[in-house]
Amino acid sequence: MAIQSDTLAPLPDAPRIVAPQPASPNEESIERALRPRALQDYVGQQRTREQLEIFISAARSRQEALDHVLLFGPPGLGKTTLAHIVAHEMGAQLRQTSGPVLERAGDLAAMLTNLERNDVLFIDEIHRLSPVVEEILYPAMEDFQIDIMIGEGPAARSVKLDLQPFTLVGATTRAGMLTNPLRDRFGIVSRLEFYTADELSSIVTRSAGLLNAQITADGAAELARRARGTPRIANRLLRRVRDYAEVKANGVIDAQVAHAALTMLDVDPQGLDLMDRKLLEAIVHRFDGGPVGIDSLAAAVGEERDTIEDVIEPYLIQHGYLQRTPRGRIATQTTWRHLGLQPRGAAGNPSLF
Ligand SMILES: Nc1ncnc2c1ncn2[C@@H]1O[C@H](COP(=O)(O)OP(=O)(O)OP(=O)(O)O)[C@@H](O)[C@H]1O
Ligand SMILES: [Mg+2]
Repeated sequence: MAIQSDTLAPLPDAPRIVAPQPASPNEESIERALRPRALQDYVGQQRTREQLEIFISAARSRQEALDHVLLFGPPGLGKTTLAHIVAHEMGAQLRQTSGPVLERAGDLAAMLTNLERNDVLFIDEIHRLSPVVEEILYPAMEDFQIDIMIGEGPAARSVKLDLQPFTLVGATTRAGMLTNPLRDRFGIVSRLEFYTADELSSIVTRSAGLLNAQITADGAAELARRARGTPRIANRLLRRVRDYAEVKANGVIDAQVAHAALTMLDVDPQGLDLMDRKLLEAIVHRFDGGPVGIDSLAAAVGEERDTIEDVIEPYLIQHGYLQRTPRGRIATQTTWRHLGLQPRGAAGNPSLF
């Protein structure tokens, strides 16, 4: 497969190679192929894995449905993957839907009444359920029952229906947006964490095996370092670097090939891309390191304010490149150094470092 030369200069609206969201439906189907199916192949997230191992094996030996599971954490860390694994480990079927898709109470009622004993119902983006749909979920989760209205007007009456025992697995990137009554009904609540470079290395190595790509340990480590703690990004970088290795090298991804390919893709050794650097450079060069208000910054780099706040900033803040203060954004000393500059204080004084 050839590398397109236009990857050298990304189009303004080209999806970012380090975006944590899936880039396209095509990528989603590749992801499905790379998903581990068993809990023991799920790398990292040790606490979550240990908990699930115990609860799943207990539920299985009692032949009961597993308690409801809430998974939260940033995009691309493996929530959907884990939902599938739960069903697989329980030897149950997985039924999948999502908050925004369930528009009417009847949509959810239909899914619930079709569940078989101990099935897993996976609701993605569960923070986006409408209140009427959520109401149906409460008794369903608690007592495996739903109340549905039959008929209209004065003749309408409410009927209770029994459901098969089931496990609800809910996933959300925004745990804070869940209502308390909903959150309280989950017996198992797990927060997924960003992955370490070592964990990402083993994910990349495993994926390379599945994709029939040859990768050295150094090559995997190089990719892992730049993947922003996120398996989805690691797998995406792997696919692009594999193309490069096939065309420009002998097909083997070693550290050098990985480095050359990622440099071509403008992903630097810390995993920052052009957009990240543009933002950091604007703060340093145009606002003397800050503080600068988000709106001025948005105007300076020509991005929507929301894009900056939701997509670009979180990783930069988390990794100490940027501080968000009431007076505005400030570039940290890490940023100055990253851009090859002598760190300076926000006021423009030469620092002691
Ligand atoms: N622990 C893991 N071990 C191996 N591969 C993983 C792991 N977690 C995630 N992946 C891989 O990363 C990709 C993205 O994972 P997944 O779709 O489960 O993320 P998500 O948390 O559901 O993201 P979103 O919030 O966008 O729905 C999948 O292809 C999966 O193979
Ligand atoms: Mg998902």
